[in-house]
Amino acid sequence: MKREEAIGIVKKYLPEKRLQHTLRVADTAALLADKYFADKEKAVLAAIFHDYCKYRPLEEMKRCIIESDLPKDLLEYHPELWHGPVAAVLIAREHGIQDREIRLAIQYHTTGRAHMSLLEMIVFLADYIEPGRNFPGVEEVRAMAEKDIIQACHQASKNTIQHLMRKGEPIYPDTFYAYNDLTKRLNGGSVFGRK
Ligand SMILES: Nc1ncnc2c1ncn2[C@@H]1O[C@H](COP(=O)(O)OP(=O)(O)O)[C@@H](O)[C@H]1O
Repeated sequence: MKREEAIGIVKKYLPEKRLQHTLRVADTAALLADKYFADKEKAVLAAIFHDYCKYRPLEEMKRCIIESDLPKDLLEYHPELWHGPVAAVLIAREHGIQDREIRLAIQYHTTGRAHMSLLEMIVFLADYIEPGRNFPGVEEVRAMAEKDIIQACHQASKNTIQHLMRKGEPIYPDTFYAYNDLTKRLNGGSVFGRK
């Protein structure tokens, strides 16, 4: 599927502000794909669909989680976390997008997870640093994204965990697994710090 066709689809589901965010995520994902030699077409397509289900009725998302292979523990956490996993299922069902890499990048764009692929890291990071974002710490992650995608994703997952802890909110464990895995990758595979 080409960029314009994908935008035409998501347009119907997203308010103008969210569409503009989506287009900035797609542009950021394209830049990161170039920088890190990833498949740019896949990165852009995953970015365009990353918030495809952001405004689906909660009941529909809940049913999708129950009836699909998605992890059921999502239902014990904030519904804000449902739209990525649900989109990974519904883009296949509703638009025939079966590509596993694209679907995983969409599924984990909010939380991250252990052993993220390059494409998954690109969409996770693009959503975090697109130029419209201006929360504390984003500049530091943007600078890291220029040099080292692992370090940038590590910092983003760390920031998200700290942010949620400060607010006293529950944290879906995949973000901890992302943080731990990226810490190991930065330390050359060791759990005990840099060798
Ligand atoms: N592991 C987690 N547990 C709970 N909430 C999380 C987790 N990771 C991210 N969030 C929160 O989920 C919300 C949605 O994030 P995100 O999907 O990145 O936004 P967007 O839909 O704009 O792309 C944010 O408020 C973020 O802090």
